[in-house]
Amino acid sequence: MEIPSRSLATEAVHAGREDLAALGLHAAPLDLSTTYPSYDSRAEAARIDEFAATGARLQGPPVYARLDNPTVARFEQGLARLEGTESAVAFASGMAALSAVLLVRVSMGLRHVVAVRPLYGCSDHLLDTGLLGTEVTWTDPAGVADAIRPDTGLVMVETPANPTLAELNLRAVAHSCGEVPLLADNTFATPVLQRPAAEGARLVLHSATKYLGGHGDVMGGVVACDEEFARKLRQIRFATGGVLHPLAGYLLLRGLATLPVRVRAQSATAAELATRLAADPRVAKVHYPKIGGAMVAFEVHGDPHEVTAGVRLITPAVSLGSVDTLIQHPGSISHRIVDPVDRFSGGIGDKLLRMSVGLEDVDDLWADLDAALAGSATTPPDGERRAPAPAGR
Ligand code: MET
Repeated sequence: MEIPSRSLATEAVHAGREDLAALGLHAAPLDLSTTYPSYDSRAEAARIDEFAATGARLQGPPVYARLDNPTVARFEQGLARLEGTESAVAFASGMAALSAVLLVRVSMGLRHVVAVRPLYGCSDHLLDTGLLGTEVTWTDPAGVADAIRPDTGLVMVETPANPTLAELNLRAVAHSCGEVPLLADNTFATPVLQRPAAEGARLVLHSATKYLGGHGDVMGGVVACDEEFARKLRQIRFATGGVLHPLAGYLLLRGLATLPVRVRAQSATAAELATRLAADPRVAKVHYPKIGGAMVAFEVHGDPHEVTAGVRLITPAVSLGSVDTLIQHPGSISHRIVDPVDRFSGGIGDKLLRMSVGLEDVDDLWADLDAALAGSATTPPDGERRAPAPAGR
């Protein structure tokens, strides 16, 4: 179906749902079938041959749910529209999505990856251990071009980065990549604040568990990209089985509709909390991205573990992007699996806390943070106050 160019807010509500009215439906249908009837085995053989050869979505019903699912496909179409890409391929989690990208490149004999720290802890771990047969070179954004080798299959960045909110210039990094695909993890910014494909990233990764779902009740991952790469991802997804459950696809499609209003409202509260934290003598440093967003990181003078133990309205829990506010200590949870030396050199110190700001009232959130900070026995070394530092690399 030819779709005219529409604003992000309109796409969020309508993309992936264009055919519903013609079907006589309002809400998207949820197809939980694992298999599909066919009385024509010869036709099925031809369709399977074609999928195996090309990775193009099957015409007609799926053969089996590991090849394709119509509800998941609606979410994929919606996300692709929001990210401004031809296609998107969804997976059981963000890590399954990243794994599929790496496997595509390894299967082409391109096993070297260039990556910029910090990344989400498990992304770092997957690359650093080479569990999938990859080899990583860690560098800074300025070193990307020099780190690329003939067998480099991927450059990976995350901006704003988990958990320090460090930002980089995607357009400049994409330029340094030349012909090598750039993968940008856009989980924190979402397409509401940043569209990496427009800056030159060939692959846009999301942990859909976070802002795309938005309610802390669905796990998924997705890669938005051109159709050529999407075909390879579908082949890997079929071969390795990391599919997104259709109910998760349904919930993620529903989540997309409110993504722009949630992200903008949560970002406004996060910016205000960042300002209040920066003016607080118990707080040593605040990290808040220039691009905005609903994530705030801050370092305390006192014991960060007392802050997570002391919150009552805010939930002390890993993950992010939900309608309620969460706080966690990256050194203990989200980035625990990263080698301590690499963790510290990536700016993830023991005093750092990461907060995902929800839709609660800003004064109620501040009252809870204020009480938790009071319990963390904090004393500024010199009483010096600073504005929130733009998160830099
Ligand atoms: C298993 S820990 C991390 C979950 C999530 N990716 C986060 O950064 O919070």
